[in-house]
Amino acid sequence: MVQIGSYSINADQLKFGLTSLVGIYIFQGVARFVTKWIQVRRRFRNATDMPQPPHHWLLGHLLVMADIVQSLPLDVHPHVHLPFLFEKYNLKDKGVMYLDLWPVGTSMVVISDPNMAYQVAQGYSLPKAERELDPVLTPLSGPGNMVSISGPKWKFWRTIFNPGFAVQHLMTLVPGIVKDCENFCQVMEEKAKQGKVINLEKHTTCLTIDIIGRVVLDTELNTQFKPHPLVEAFKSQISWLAPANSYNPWLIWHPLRPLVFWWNQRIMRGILGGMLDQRFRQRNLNGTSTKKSKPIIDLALETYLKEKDGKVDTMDEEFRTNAITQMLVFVFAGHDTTSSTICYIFHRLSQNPDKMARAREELDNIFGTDLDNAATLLRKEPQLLNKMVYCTAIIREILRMYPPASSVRFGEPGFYMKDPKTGALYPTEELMVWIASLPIHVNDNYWKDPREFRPERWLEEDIPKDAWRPFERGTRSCIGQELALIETKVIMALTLRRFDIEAQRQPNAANGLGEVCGEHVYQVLAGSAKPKGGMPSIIKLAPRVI
Ligand code: HEM
Repeated sequence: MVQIGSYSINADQLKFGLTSLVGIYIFQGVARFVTKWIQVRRRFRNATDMPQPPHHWLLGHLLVMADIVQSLPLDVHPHVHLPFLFEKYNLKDKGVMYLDLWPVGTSMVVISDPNMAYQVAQGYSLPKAERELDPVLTPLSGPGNMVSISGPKWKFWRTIFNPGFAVQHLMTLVPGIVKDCENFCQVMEEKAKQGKVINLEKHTTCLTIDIIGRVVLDTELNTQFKPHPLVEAFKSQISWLAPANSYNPWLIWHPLRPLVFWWNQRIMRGILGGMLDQRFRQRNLNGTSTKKSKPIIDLALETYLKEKDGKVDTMDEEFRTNAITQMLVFVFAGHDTTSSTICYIFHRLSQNPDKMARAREELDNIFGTDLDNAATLLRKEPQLLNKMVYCTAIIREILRMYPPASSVRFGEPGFYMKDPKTGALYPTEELMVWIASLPIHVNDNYWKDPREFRPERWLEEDIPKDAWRPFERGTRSCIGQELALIETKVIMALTLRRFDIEAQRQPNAANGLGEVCGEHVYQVLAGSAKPKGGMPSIIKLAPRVI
C-alpha cells in the first residue's frame, strides 16, 4: 500500500497506473510520428510547384536516394549525389529539386541554378539551418558558433572579426605564412627522399592548422613536427562525429560519444581560454599595440576593450566563452577546407603536365628560377601574390570542381524562389534549403565541359554570374576566403616547382565501385568534403631540384 497525501493505493493499482501512463506516452509518440509521416508525404505528393524525382506514397524519395547511392561508390560525400539526381530525373532545367527524405533526413530543396542561389543568399539571406549544422559544429566549437547562428548575435561576432580577415591586414601576416610553408617543404623533402606513399591530406592539414594557429592565435602550433594537444583533441572530436553514411545504430548512437565530446571540449577550451586570458592580460598592461601585423585574437580583444572604454580588469564571462567558441570555429573552418583544396591542386596538376608546366613558368617569371628566392621575395613583397594569375585560375577551377563546403539554410513562410526563365514560384517553408554549389558548379547549362579541369576558362571565357560559389556569397559568405586564397598561393609559390606528387589508387568502396566521373580520389564526408583516404600519394623531388 502506498500513501499519497490522503489517498492510499495498492501495488496493483500503482502498476496499472504506471503502465497506462507509459502506454499513453508511447501512443502519443507513435501518433505524432504517423501524423508527421502522412503530412510530409501528402505535401510532396500533392505539390505541383515542387519539381522532384518520382515520389513513393509511403517512402517518399528514400528509394530514389537508395538507387543513386548504390550507383556511386558508397563512401562519396552526399553532395556528389546531387548532380546525378538532377541529370537522371531531368530536373537540371528546373534549377531546383525537392527531396522528401523524412524520417531518415530533413525534407529539403536543392538548388542548381545560380540565380535562385542568389535569391536565397544574396537578394535575401535565409537563416542558417541551425538544427542540421549543430550535430557537427557544436562538438567541434560549441553552441553559438558563428557558422550556424543567425541574427544580431551572428552580426556582433562577424563585425568583431571582419577587420582581421581583410586583405590589407592578411597581407601583413604573409611572412609568418611563408615560414609555415617552408616547414612544409622541409617535411615534404624528407618524405620524397624516403620514397614511401604518404597520406598527403594529413600533411596539408598540419600545414593549414599551423597557419591558422599563427594567423588567429599568434601561436606556433608546429603540428608539422610534433602533435599539439589542442589539435589532437580536435582531431579526436572529428573522428567521433556520428557517421552520415552509416545506418549502424551502434555507430550512430555510440554511448561513449557524449563523454568523449565533453572531455575533448574541456581540453580545447582550456587551452584556448588560457591563450585568450594571457593576451587579455598583456593588452590590459600594454594598451593598444602598435605592431603592424596583429593576430586576429588581438583585433577581437581590441574591439572588446574599445567597447568597454579602455581598461577593464576582468573579461566578461559571456564574451570569453563566445570568443573561445569562435576561435574553435576558425580552427575547424580554417583548416580542412584549405588542406583538401591543396591536395586537389597537386593531384590535377600531376594529371595535366601541360598545365603544371604553365604554372611553373608563371612562378619562374615572378620569383626567378632560383627556388629559394620565392620565400625571400614574398616576405619583402607579399603583393607579388597578385601576379600569380594562372595559379589563381587553377585555385578557382579546383574549388569549382571540388567545393569542400556549402551552405544550408532554412526556408520561411511566404518566401518563394522565382525561376528567372519561367517565373514559376518555388516554396521554401519548413524545408531545408541546400545551396550545395556542386550541382551549380557542374551544371552544363552554365559551364562548358564542366567535368573537365580547364583553368584557362578563367582567363579566356565569360564566367556566368553567381555560378561560382565555393565560399558562398552574400552576407554569410566565408569570412576566411581571402586568407584561404593567400595561403594557397603562398603554398603553390613555394612547392609547385619543388615536388611532383602523384595520388595513388585505393581499394574500391564496399559496393565495388571506385570512381566518380573518372575520378578515383573523389570527395568523401569527413567534417567537410575531403579527398578519399586522405589522398595517398607518392612524392618526388621535381627534376630541377635533384
Ligand atoms: C578553400 C577554403 C575555404 C572554403 C571553400 C570555405 C567555404 C565556406 C563556405 C561555403 C561557407 C558558408 C558556410 C555556410 O553557409 O554554412 C564558409 C563560412 C565560413 N568560413 Fe570558410 N571556407 C574556406 C576557408 C576558410 C578559412 C581559412 C577560414 C578561417 C578562419 C574560414 C572560416 C569560415 C567562417 C568563420 C565561416 C562562417 C562565416 C559566417 O557565417 O559569417 N573558412 N566557408
